[in-house]
Amino acid sequence: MERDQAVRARGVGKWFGEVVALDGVDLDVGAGAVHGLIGPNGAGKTTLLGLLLGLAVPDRGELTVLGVTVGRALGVPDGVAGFVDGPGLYPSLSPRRNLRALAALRGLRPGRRSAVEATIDEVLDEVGLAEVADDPVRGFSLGMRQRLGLASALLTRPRLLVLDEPANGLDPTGTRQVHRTLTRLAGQGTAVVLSSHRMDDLAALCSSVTLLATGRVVFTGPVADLAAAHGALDYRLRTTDPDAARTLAGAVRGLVLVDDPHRAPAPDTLVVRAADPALDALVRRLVEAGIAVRELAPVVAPLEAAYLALTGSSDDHRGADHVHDHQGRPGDDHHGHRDRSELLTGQPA
Ligand SMILES: Nc1ncnc2c1ncn2[C@@H]1O[C@H](COP(=O)(O)OP(=O)(O)OP(=O)(O)O)[C@@H](O)[C@H]1O
Repeated sequence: MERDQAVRARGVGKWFGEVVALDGVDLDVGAGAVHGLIGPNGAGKTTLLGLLLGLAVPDRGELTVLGVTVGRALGVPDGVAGFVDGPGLYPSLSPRRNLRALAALRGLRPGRRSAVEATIDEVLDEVGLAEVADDPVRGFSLGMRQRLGLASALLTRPRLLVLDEPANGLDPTGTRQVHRTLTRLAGQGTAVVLSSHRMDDLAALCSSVTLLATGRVVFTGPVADLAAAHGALDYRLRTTDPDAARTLAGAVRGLVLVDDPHRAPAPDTLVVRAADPALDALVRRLVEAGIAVRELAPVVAPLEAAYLALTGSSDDHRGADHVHDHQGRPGDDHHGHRDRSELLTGQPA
């Protein structure tokens, strides 16, 4: 394992009775990376995060966290902090007293009281809760609890931060604040592994992602590679002359006009299905014909389109290798998944 690698998983399996939650998962996260876990409900994201936090141990495979191989004993590895299934908080206590209790549990208190108090002030300020530091947590919104959960995780200045859906319940201001915090930490060398169902969040925050489906890795790599994994997308095209645009579009090789009234919300808008080269050709022709382009935008964002295609949840499954909707079992071969993973990452996932 390289010195600056925070997580290395090879062939990790985890099952609960008959249910296979993780099946042969490989994962690499470097220091300073923000790595997103995505996948449909039940894909195994929380289970994997739980293994990183030492809440459970793998039934199969190898897992190394911050250079230490995870054995059979439970327990948060040194330098790791975070939460799954929402942060654990004492509702009757204020954020400040929650953090004091946590600091005491983590052995931060003796002889260093003022330093601990300063750190508590710092992390509360970091997540934007300084003004409500002494109010009871009971009255807090979901987003405020999430932010307090992040503050708790920051208390020990972790080298690996593990967060299960940290953006859950956050308003746009809270989301930006959390993004800023995580980006700053990553800049200082902290590795962050988080799960999210929000593609916009992932695109804005993560350097790399792993897409899980029924416990298996369907894609792993840079976010841009996932977004590019889906060649032809549907684009909304709004011009000053839709009839002429339609005629020109019909003559471009590699471009398909999609006549779906549900996808063309206005009379001046066409929907075309194409990859970049055909789109470039269309725009050139429009400009040469004196037609102005008012909008050219994907109907579904590229990252979301790739996700839908790879998990087999796209409406039309265009370009997708369908991911079988069944629980994997150790020993199943799942050739469909493997082939797709090899295609996308250049190596078996
Ligand atoms: N403690 C448990 N006991 C039994 N089954 C479990 C347990 N924890 C997880 N599972 C099962 O393991 C699978 C993976 O669950 P997991 O919570 O990791 O998925 P997830 O990707 O986090 O889903 P979501 O997006 O809904 O949070 C599911 O089939 C789930 O029902």
